[in-house]
Amino acid sequence: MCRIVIRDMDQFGVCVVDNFLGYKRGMSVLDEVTGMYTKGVFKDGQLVSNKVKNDLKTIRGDQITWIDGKDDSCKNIGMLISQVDSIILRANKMANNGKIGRYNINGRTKAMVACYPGHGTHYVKHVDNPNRDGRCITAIYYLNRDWNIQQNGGLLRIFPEGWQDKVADIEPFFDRILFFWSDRRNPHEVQPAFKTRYAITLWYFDSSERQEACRRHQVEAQSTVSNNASLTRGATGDC
Ligand SMILES: Cc1cc(NC(=O)CCC(=O)O)nc(C)c1Br
Ligand SMILES: [Fe+3]
Repeated sequence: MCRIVIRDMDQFGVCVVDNFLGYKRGMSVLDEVTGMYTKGVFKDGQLVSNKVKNDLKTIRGDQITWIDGKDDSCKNIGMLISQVDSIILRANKMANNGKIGRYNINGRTKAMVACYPGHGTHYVKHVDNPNRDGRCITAIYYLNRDWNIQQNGGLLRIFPEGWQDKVADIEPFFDRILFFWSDRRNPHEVQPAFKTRYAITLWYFDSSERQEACRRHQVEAQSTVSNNASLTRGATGDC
């Protein structure tokens, strides 16, 4: 499995793996997430950037919550996280001299559980890590059973740099996991979704880029009030 991830990330910068956990374990994660949603744990998605038109609502319709997967109420999300960790860390060791791409991965954010309520909510085209905040790989696990793109929308479209005008269209199918480089190589958008759409995202840190970002962050924090609108809470991890 992690050979596939290394090969696809080296070749395309994007990798899709289906049947990642298998039906039973996939369903245990979905049940945990839908349980959280009905309990109203999710809050309105935060802004990704602050250059918005006067109507802030149009920027993103997803609702999110951050989970570390350690407590008992989300032990299945915790199981998913440890599965992804082991793939990434094995790939990190196995790739050429212990690096996947040019990265040495030594940490990650918490898991961000996102839900698009499905009233035509979308996510504007963006880059996850445009300014070297340390995040190098985005991993997204999808939980949507019987998803039909024509009726339900919610396609993730990636515009990989260097693919000319070709795009990567990813359907958010149940038990599918997607990896892609988090930086400017992979601008992406979520097209309007017309059915509740769940995804769990993890961002993995490259040790040196992260260290550099934290150093810069401390300098900034000393000189000005640090404007963390551009860095989503939880994605920053702890510097
Ligand atoms: C909070 C946050 C969410 C996302 N999500 C997606 O790009 C959607 C992926 C999908 O659900 O297919 N991206 C960023 C840069 C931030 Br920050
Ligand atoms: Fe994104």
